[in-house]
Parts: sequence; C-alpha cells; structure tokens
Amino acid sequence: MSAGTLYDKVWELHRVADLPGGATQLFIGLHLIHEVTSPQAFAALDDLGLSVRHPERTVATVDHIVPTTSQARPFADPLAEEMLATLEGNCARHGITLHGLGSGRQGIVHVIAPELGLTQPGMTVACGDSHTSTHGAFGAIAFGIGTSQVRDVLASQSLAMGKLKVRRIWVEGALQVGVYAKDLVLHVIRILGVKGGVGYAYEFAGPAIEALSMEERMTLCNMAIEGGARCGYVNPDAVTFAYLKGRPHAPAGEAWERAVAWWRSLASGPEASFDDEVVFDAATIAPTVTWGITPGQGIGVDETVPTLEQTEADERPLTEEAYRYMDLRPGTPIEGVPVDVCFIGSCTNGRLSDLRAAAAVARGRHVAAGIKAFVVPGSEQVAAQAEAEGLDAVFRAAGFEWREPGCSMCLAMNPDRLEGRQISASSSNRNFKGRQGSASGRTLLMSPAMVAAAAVSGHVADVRRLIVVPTTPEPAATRA
Ligand SMILES: CC(C)[C@H](C(=O)O)[C@@H](O)C(=O)O
Ligand code: SF4
Repeated sequence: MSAGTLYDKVWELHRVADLPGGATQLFIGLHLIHEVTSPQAFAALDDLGLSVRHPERTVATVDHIVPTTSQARPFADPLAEEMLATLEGNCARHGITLHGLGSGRQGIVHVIAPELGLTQPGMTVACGDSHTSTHGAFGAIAFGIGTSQVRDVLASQSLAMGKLKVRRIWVEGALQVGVYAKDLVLHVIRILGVKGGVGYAYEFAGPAIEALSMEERMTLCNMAIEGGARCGYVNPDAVTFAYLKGRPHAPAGEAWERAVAWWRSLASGPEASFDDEVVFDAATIAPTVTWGITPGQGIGVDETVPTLEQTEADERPLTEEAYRYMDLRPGTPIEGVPVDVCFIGSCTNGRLSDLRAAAAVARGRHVAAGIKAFVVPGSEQVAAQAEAEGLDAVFRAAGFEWREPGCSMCLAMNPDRLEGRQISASSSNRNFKGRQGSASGRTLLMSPAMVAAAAVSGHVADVRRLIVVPTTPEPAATRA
C-alpha cells in the first residue's frame, strides 16, 4: 500500500467518512461542469427536490458543442443551442458561475480552470469528463466522473470513492529537441498499455518531469486516463507556484505565502512508498505517432507499423483490427503516411505553448496542397494571447485556418468533422474508431509540432528535421 505520497495526503485531508461497503466519502473541493454531462444531473436534482450544496465550488463552461467558425447565437444546430440554453438556465437557477462565450474566460473546461487559477495543489477536482486528470498537473487529485456522480457532487459536494493504488512513473534524463510531453505520454501508454493504469493513480516524477512547464505537465496528466489511470499528478514545485501566482482565483498577499508553504508540504517526500514503480529515460523517446485505434498503438516517427510477431499475443486481435480499420500494413514506415486533415487544439494540446511550438514549424512554410489544416485555441484567453503574439497571422500566412475556442474536431460534437475515410493528424488524445465525426474516419495522434510538420509536408513527417537548432551559442548581448 502506498504511504506518504501526495495522493495519500490529499485523500486523507478530504476523507469525510468511511462508508459501509468499504468506499470513502470524499469531499470535492472544485466541481467543474460542462454542457454534455450536466443536464441529466440537474434534472435528477430537480426530481429529488435538492439544491446545489456549494454553488461557489461549482464552475461551468461550454466547450464540446460550440461551433468554431461563427459562435453567433442562436447556433445553427438547434440541439447545440438547446444544450447551451439548458446549461445557462441551470447555472442561473442555482447561482453557478458560467464562463460563457465572449466572456473572455470561456474555453475547454480543462484549459480554463488552470488558467483562472481555480485548480490548485492539494485539491480534489471532479468533473463529468474523463480528461479531468489534467488538473493533477498541479498536485491535485483530479478525476473524471459519470453523470450520476455529477448529481451526487452537486447535491452533497462529495462522492463515494474507492482509493486507488499509486504507481510512480519516474522519468530520467531530458527530452530531445522536437520531443514534447505529448510524445512522452504516448510512449508511456505504448509501453504500459491502455489498461496498464487501471486501479492506479500515476505519480509522474523525476528530472524529466521537473523540467516540464505547467502546460506540458497538463498534457502529460491529461492522457493518464488514456493509459487507464483515472488520476495522474505531478508534485507541486516552484514551476507550479510561478504559474499560479497572480491568477484570478489564486491566493494573494499573506494568504499566498501560507498557501505555498502548505502546498510544498503535500508533495510526496523521500519517505513515500508506492505500490509500483516504472522508470523511463526521456532521452530515448522519439516523436511518437499512433498508427492504430487506441492511444496505446503508438510508435516512434522513425519506426514502422508493427508486425504481428512484434505484438504481444493478447494484443494481436486488436492489432489486426487496427490494420484493417486504418488500412495500414505491418512494416509500413509511419513517416510518409499521407494525411487529409490537420487539427491543432484540444484539452491535451490547445494551450499557448502548443500553438507556439506548432507556429514555429509553420512559420515561413505552407500547408501542402489538398490538405485542410486548422488551429483551435483551447480557450478565449489562449486565443487572445496567441493573437497578441501574432501566432494567428503566422498560421494564416501558412494556410491554416484560425478558429474560435472549443473542443472542435477532438470529438466532433460540433460542425468540425472528418468526412468518409479521411485521415487526420491530430493533437488530441483519442484515436478510437469514428472519434472525429465520420464513422470510418481515421486519426493519427501526435504533438502539435508534429501536426504542423504533417500539414506542411502532406504526410507524417519527423518534426526534428524541420526545427532549426542553433549549432553555435548565441552571441552575448551587447551591454548598453
Ligand atoms: C463528453 C465527455 C463526457 C467526454 C469525456 O468524458 O471525456 C469527452 O470529453 C471526450 O473527450 O470523450
Ligand atoms: S477537447 Fe476533447 S478530450 Fe478534451 S474535453 Fe473536449 S472532447 Fe474531451
């Protein structure tokens, strides 16, 4: 059993009661809601005649269904319009803050809560959305819940939960230039499997993790769930505190100092023990691309689609299914596979640093003929910052479309969809069959820089060849 980990400490601090049957009633510090998984929960609350227990701990946004071209109301799609109107009504009725379109704070739920400083170390964060693990980047216990649990949290600000085991994923070394947190997490899932983390929280630690920015840590924790781990987290440190300082909901003044001291005390100490530990070396990881129909079917961009012999026996039926669905043969180099659509965005990789990395590749180049490429900022704030830096102009000049914030083609619950057998290079997190809006559409997951490389090349390409790395040291700045 793990002990002395951040997970254990935060769990204890939020334990309300031990329930008959073995589960724990866990207090939820922050409950995030969106338009897809909240309507039935609010309806159930109404049926039971209950109100929202802590509206001030509940924060809403709209993300999945919003169009990314025109966001004028009413939306062209009446169902999308109805979903947003329902969310607006529920939030107004229960006194819940909704960061709506045009508020300057709207965006994908897992992008806005961190940028507003709502997500903080030591919290429990729940949301009716599997990628809630993202918030673990701050040293929080954050996990996705189902709609009936959304109802429970609305009504009681608590949940019946079983405690997870903790696996430490220790990452040595440093990532190569052109290799990002996305590649790291795709690599981890490739090795440990999409079900490898079931029953576990993943603690990501080690020199390579400490070197990651907060946005990179969010990318990493975002996909913990794709490896089966309901929570992923990174211990809070100076990088975490620097990110949070000055954000609208972050503590200020004297409270800030107190908070930092407390946050530091929550990190897993040297005495912490884990249920399991796995070690990786960041330096050996290449830009990673999925070739199949689960996020675990990833390979280095310099590798070939695995043969059955290279596949574990119990994985072979899935591998064969993936060959058929993707129309890729074993032994095919993944570099060079042509793509039709290039999508940069999502809660995995729709933040400012992601757009910067992609823009660095797109700058001075042009999207290849016949390719549709588009960039969807993760939030209104990301859009505003990117525009202030001129990234929108870089993308437009390179032939990308620059869109309004939302989940977009990550899940295609909006007009952004693949058509027919189209194949996408996508910076999102799921490559399941039909995920991007066409029942036969195909998805190759990769980092935003790799998506940009695919867009300008017309096929999967190794971004390391497109990044200019200075070989001589920068000349020293002249002192005035
Ligand atoms: C719509 C929502 C419930 C879903 C999730 O839980 O993750 C979505 O965000 C996704 O990415 O598939
Ligand atoms: S961006 Fe994609 S993964 Fe993230 S919440 Fe939206 S649909 Fe889910």
